Amino acid sequence: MVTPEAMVSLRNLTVSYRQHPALHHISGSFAPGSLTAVVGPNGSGKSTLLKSIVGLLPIEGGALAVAPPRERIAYLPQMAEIDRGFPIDVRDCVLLGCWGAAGAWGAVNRAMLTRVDAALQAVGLEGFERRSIGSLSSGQLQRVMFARMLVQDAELILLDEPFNAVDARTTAALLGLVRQWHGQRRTVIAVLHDDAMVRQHFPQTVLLARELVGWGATGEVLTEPNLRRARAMAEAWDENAELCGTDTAAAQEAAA
Ligand SMILES: Nc1ncnc2c1ncn2[C@@H]1O[C@H](COP(=O)(O)OP(=O)(O)OP(=O)(O)O)[C@@H](O)[C@H]1O
Repeated sequence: MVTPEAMVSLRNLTVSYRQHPALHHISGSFAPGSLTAVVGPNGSGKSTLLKSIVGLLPIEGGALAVAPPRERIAYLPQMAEIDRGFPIDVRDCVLLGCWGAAGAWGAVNRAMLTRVDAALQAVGLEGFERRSIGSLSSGQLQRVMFARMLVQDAELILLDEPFNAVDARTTAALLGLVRQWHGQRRTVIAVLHDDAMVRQHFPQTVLLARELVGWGATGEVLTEPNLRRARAMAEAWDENAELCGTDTAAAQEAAA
């Protein structure tokens, strides 16, 4: 399956933590230039999906194909996972977005610094260059992370709950950047909890409850019956469920 024209393709994807599946038999694809929300109840595998795409988790079964190389993928983890104690200032943090262009030992050039300044201006953080990231509010830190993605110039952008703990004004500003990326034909996948925002701004939706409940046009996926079904599936899920027979057989076959 893994269709050549897809930015990301999943075929029967299963991902587990210590043999307990967090994503179970998911199939579908993200088209280049698509703007997709990933929604579902708590614990339904949304973050696991993004981490799998970015290569942070091994896959248990099925196939996952990601078209761009790692340096063309921008990944924004949940804010709680960002180490705010790391001793780095705003400018250097944004400059890290250039690592794909500079390489591990590459020198920082003037063009990169100009891009960093332009990105900080775009997110409304001029004057914050020398502030340590630990001294920022949640909304300011999220603006820094978006500035970093602006300089990264990624083809595929993965955002995990990007508007959590962010006020309405900052959310509107950052949503503007998401729309800009979409206009530039970048592929954006965002984990979100706000159904109204998804309906208004995200044309495509993936609805998860560890298994796939729906994937397609937002108006067709975010229906009341689908949302009820996702809630019921999440409530009925056994946290300690083992892999199903098909997965176990496939894993044994792969190991043989
Ligand atoms: N590192 C881990 N070790 C063990 N289990 C994990 C780990 N990370 C996630 N899980 C489990 O995998 C399941 C899916 O988690 P995931 O974080 O992907 O859900 P989510 O839909 O993003 O949830 P939320 O909306 O609460 O952020 C949950 O049952 C969770 O407890």
